[in-house]
Amino acid sequence: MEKIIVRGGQRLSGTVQVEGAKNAVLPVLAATLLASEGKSKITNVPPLSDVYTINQVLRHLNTDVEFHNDEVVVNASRELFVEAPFEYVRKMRASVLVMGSLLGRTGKARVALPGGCAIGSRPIDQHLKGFEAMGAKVKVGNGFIEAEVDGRLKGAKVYLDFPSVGATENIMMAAALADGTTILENVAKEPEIVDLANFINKMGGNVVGAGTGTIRIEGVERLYGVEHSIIPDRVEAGTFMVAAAITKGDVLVKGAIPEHLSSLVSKMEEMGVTIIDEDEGLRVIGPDKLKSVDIKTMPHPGFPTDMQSQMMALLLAAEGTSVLTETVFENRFMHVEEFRRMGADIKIEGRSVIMQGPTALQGAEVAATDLRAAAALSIAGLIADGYTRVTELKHLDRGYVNFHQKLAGLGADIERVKEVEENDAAVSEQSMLKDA
Ligand SMILES: CC(=O)N[C@H]1[C@@H](OP(=O)(O)OP(=O)(O)OC[C@H]2O[C@@H](n3ccc(=O)[nH]c3=O)[C@H](O)[C@@H]2O)O[C@H](CO)[C@@H](O)[C@@H]1O
Ligand SMILES: C=C(OP(=O)(O)O)C(=O)O
Repeated sequence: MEKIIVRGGQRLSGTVQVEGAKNAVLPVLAATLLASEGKSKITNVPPLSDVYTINQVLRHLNTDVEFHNDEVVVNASRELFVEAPFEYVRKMRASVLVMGSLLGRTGKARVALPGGCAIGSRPIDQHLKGFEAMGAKVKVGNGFIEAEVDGRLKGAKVYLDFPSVGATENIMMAAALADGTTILENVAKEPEIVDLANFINKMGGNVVGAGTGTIRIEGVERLYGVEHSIIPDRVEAGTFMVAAAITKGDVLVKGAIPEHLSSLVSKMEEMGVTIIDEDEGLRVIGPDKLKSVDIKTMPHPGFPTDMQSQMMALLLAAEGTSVLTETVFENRFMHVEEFRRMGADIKIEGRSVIMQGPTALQGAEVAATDLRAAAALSIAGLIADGYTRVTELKHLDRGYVNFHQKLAGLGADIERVKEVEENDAAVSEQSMLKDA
């Protein structure tokens, strides 16, 4: 088992480069299944465990997938198999995103039921509602969801009860090869939706309105492999912005796109953080004193739930009372218990947490409860007194590339060690204490 060990007290400075977005590359790779001719070349791909998992899913579906440097080349021109088994879906819920492409391309998809995860029950009823509206028969049984249509899916009007990111993407992929026009209403507006629509359009598809509340998809008969570069990861960018601010640092987050980060930028500015829009990205300068604010997570362009736990770390350092409300997932406060282990005074009231700051955080052993919590706890460790040890790093590796090296490059006192090396770290800590 590996853990991150971080010693608080260093001010971050310098430049950090943002990778391609996890939440854009996963649907785009799922959409490569739509191409029955030619190869898709996807660039700016981050080497995350989730990317390796989706590549495995694609290979299992009878495609050829090569991943070198930051490029994934997919050849999906052979006849596809249609089943995504539990071994993959269990590792990564986003495996369910192959369902729309498979259904559009072959008329059939069988995907293991994703089940819940640490942040909530996460049903996929809205995805299935879309497939059914397009004529698919959906059956759930024996741990699988099976969707099938006689011939081609038919374009339909679909209204989502909630602007679900995954449902918008899955239905958009299915509709790309459907017969006729699909009008999708109350859809998600995230930048990753726009990236997927751009990819489908390059492949020969006809998607209009991505990034707004209504998307219109004119189905085509065939799509072709093309080259596409993934947008920068706004959540990774936001994570480093928070790390810079909490340490009173001065960091240029290269690749951060201001329009993708407007809610975070506004809230951080309200807290007293200086954010400068530079040619290469966003420069973040932390103030001596952070001000408390209230935040509510919402679908884009609202404040992203994927930044909630990192923001919790920042609010703990702010003066006064802050209220942080989670409206997107019903159970995304598992990290609160871990922050409490670091001395945080946090009350949970329903879907909100109330924090009284500034908290003098203490280093402690804490477990990452999901990928963003892994980052948030490490960030809290940057200002905690003494050593913070963050375990369960399999979550971190789903969403961050070289996380500790990037922070170390900015001046953080941080390392990642295997359990066996922990003793050595403990010995050096002891000798440091003795020397002090
Ligand atoms: C791979 C990926 O892109 N993951 C992101 C995606 O997840 P994901 O696509 O799973 O998130 P959704 O937008 O679908 O889910 C949001 C909410 O809607 C609910 N829901 C969703 C679908 C459905 O059919 N029925 C239903 O009730 C979910 O349980 C959740 O409470 O968007 C989330 C919300 O921005 C982000 O936190 C995730 O990082
Ligand atoms: C919740 C997240 O991702 P996923 O939907 O892949 O679990 C996330 O990226 O924070």
